[in-house]
Amino acid sequence: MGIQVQSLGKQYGKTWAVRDLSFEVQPGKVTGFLGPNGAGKSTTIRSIVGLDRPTTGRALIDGVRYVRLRAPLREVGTVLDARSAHRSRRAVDHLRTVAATHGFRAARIDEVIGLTGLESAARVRAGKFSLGMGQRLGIAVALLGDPHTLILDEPVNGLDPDGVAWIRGLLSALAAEGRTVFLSSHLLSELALVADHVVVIGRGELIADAPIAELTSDAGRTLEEAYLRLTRDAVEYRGGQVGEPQPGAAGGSGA
Ligand SMILES: Nc1ncnc2c1ncn2[C@@H]1O[C@H](COP(=O)(O)OP(=O)(O)OP(=O)(O)O)[C@@H](O)[C@H]1O
Repeated sequence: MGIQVQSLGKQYGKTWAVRDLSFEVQPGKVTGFLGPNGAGKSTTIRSIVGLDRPTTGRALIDGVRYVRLRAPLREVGTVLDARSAHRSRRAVDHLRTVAATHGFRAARIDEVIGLTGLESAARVRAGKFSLGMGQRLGIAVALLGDPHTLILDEPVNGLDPDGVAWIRGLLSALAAEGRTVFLSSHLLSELALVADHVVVIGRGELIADAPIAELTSDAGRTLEEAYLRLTRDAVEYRGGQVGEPQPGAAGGSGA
């Protein structure tokens, strides 16, 4: 079923961070979520995982609101902040704590350490981790509950080339198992290597929802070139300031 974002709107004061946004994230694929700074990506992701209450519309995961999920970590793995582990805690102890508090089997800890290549860093305190190692630990936590859906905010950020190759293999394998994999990124060349499909938003509205191959097929354009053209066209078309309230503006379509 995947993720369904349906006419989602979120207003902060007079500003619509996201406005009438609709799209679906399909299971079995890696979907990238793109947009300029302030486009509304974090607001959308927070709404999907129940951290923000939408002003209008709704976001569903496999047909259910996140807050209604009975065992959220078994259904949805999220990495919203790669530095969320307690700095003085060793990686393996962080994983043990999460596993114990959520009733995950202890053997799963070694499995996720293996999946994320953290074997040699498992006994290192999280405060000594590089950003890339923090990403791996965040993903290890997200995978503990063996969830059907993964939502990752900027997971490629901080990864070295080996790390990018690793995450590409991991996310493709998870998608090939039929899981839904949704990740935001500003790193377009890395995202082009990792994702099959992209959703692009600007000013809180949908700009594109298409396979990467479709966006880049035109005269061998790179994802970066396609993205710049899409976001520039959207700005020229709509005019106005980012985040400016435009209650009558056309909503996202074409999901
Ligand atoms: N808690 C909040 N209170 C007020 N305004 C907010 C809040 N959160 C986000 N906004 C505003 O909503 C808009 C969208 O922000 P959001 O963080 O969702 O964008 P983003 O696409 O994730 O940006 P970035 O790429 O910079 O992380 C911005 O104009 C932002 O200033």
